[in-house]
Amino acid sequence: MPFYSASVSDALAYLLPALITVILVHQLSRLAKTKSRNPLGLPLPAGPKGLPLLGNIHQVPVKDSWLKFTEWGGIYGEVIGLTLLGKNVIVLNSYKAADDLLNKRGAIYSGRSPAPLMADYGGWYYNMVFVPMGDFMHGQRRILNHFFNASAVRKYSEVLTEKARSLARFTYSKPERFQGFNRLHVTATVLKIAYGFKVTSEDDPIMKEAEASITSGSFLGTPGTHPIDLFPILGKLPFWIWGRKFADGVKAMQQGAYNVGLKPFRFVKQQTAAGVAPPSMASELIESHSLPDGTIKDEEIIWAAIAHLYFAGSDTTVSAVDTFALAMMLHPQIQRKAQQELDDLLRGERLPDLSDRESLPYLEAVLREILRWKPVTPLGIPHRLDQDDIYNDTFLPAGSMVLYNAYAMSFDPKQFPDPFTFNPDRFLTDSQGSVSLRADVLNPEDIAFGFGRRKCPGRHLASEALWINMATILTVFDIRLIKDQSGNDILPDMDYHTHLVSHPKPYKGDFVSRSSSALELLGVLQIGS
Ligand code: HEM
Repeated sequence: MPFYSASVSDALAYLLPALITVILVHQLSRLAKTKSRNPLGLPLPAGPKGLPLLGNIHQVPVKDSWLKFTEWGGIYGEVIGLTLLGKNVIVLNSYKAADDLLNKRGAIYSGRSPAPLMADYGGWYYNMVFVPMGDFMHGQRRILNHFFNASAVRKYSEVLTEKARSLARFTYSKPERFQGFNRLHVTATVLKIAYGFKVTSEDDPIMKEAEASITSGSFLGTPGTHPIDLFPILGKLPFWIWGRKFADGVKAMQQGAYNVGLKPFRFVKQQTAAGVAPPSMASELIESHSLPDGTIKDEEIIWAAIAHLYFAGSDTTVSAVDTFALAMMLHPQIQRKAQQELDDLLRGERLPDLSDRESLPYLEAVLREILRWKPVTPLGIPHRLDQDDIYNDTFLPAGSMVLYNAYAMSFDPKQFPDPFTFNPDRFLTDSQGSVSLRADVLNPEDIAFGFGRRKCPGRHLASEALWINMATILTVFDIRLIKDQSGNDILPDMDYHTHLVSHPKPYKGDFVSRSSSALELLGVLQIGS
């Protein structure tokens, strides 16, 4: 439970009658408007029957709601209609429905639902999770696409490879700390690309501050469900009416939004003015957008776009690399097959680099299976429908929140037979001994990175980062389960915890070096030692 619950209940004693009246009026006027916009009287998409006023809110579990949506998908179909406290919510349970609506009708399905508490009052208005269609969104996406499109990401190959090797070196020194080292290295990578920062330790104040910032809003529970989100005018009241902790939480959220947004950008601006800024996305944009009067053109769009590298790019990539480590320790035969493919190519003479990617179809299939098997964002990021629409003879009202159930799509047995089995071979075909990727099987990257005009602009960078980490770790180590004192395998807890991004609980693996030549290449063992 979010910690504001107790104080909320006090405040609600006063506010409840007013809230109920406002919900009622809101629902009646919504019903009247919807009727006039839907002259054919088409039904809304089918869904479970809810309660008056509350709608389905009591039926949607706080934990792992995608499982319930998947179950409802089996009853009501691939598109489900719900209402949550008067708000229309559409859940897309199949890839086909998401492709038809979010991709093919992207012009009207690419909004974001407002979340006034976090975005307006909490200072996170620049986060693309909340930015609606318009100039601010397009400006940020233009910058991110310029830096991270499929060919532009090649210029980051060196830093990605260097960081993957550093992760392997850290892991060699303390294998039991792989999970923490993974987070350190992914964060170090994105902060270097974004601002040119050098982060080398988990205790680095930048790491601590960035982590505190990213979790600063988690005390709110599900974004968009606080009474202030439903009735933004309530945010004008002093925050202490929701309790002291809540008021402090909002302050921390505002500080967090500044710490990972404007603050690092201002630092690089000073460095650039002093002529000491290391190369980075920030310094490049500051130089190219500086105007003769000393200001920076589109400054807010620029610092907002850069900030996404950390808070959209690190937690997500960390999750995928963790899933890779867990999948390998649980599936040693698959691990061996991927290592064999790498060994055949590298012959113990060198470590992998990103130019090897196309030559290793089995490893590519493992990467796809990792993104499918443990979706990083099981419900993606909600889209918003900006205009009324009709789909499969149902009426989809403008303003609906559109959730796509990436979990249901990833475990759809029609797309991926035997979906609960970790099986990279599902993506491969073998023709006379030559293995290649099947074109007729959906690539899970087309689910994992979202849809349409909001599709993840960092997907090429993320995919390259995941791949080079996988290839390097597999070349250097066997990843094994750790054992208890009696020699039995200790199985990791595979029940992930999810806020927006899904993560495994703390786990440990045994990373055993495979050969002295790999260690020599890594630089942790001197030749002859
Ligand atoms: C494995 C790693 C990653 C995964 C699984 C992932 C996944 C996603 C998903 C599902 C969305 C929502 C798409 C939608 O609304 O349809 C998204 C949006 C976004 N991602 Fe990623 N992402 C990853 C890494 C990155 C990286 C490295 C960056 C850095 C550039 C990044 C930047 C963004 C941004 C800025 C958005 C918001 C786009 C918008 O609203 O228009 N992501 N990502």
